[in-house]
Amino acid sequence: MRTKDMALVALFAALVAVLAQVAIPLPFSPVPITGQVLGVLLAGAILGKNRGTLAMLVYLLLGAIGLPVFARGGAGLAAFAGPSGGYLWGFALGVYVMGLVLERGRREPGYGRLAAGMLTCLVVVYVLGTLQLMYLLHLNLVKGLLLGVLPYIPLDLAKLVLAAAISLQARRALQQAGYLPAPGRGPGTCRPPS
Ligand SMILES: O=C(O)CCCC[C@@H]1SC[C@@H]2NC(=O)N[C@@H]21
Repeated sequence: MRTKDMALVALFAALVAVLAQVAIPLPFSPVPITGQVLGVLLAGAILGKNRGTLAMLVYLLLGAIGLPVFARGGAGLAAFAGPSGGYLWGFALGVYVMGLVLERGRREPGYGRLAAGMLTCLVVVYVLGTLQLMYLLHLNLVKGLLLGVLPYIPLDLAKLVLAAAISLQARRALQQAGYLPAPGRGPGTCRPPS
């Protein structure tokens, strides 16, 4: 892995850690609204499958060893087994699956494919997060969806729109700066968007 790749991976792991501190508690749920999703979507869209997933794994590792990088300064292995632990696992798997979606086309992803990849990522995050929440709080599916998914959808969709707009610009800038392969040089990036 090149130094530039490592710098990007570290940068996005740090970005998610910072955005995790932007947290709005919900009185009816142990899982807050957080800025993490914005960072997670940006990591997947800008870095792609391998580097994006690595950035998420580095982020999770930093939390696991005790750095307060999770929502509201959370840290430690216990966080993975807690009510929002499923979302944490979901960040890594979600970014990986988003990368698969983004790499499917032969062209540089445009808004449509970015949105599809990001929506897929969100679904993965919600599924893992809600399953763990249902298990820990003994919720049925309806209550799980009411507690684990519905309250987050509006702001997560706003984060998705913001992330799509930022990532298209950022990808171009990073390609020009040599941090990302130019269109046509990397997997799934054959031609610029039409
Ligand atoms: O403890 C953590 O650090 C994980 C918090 C997970 C918050 C989830 S991510 C999906 C959904 N959208 C939000 O804004 N909050 C929840």
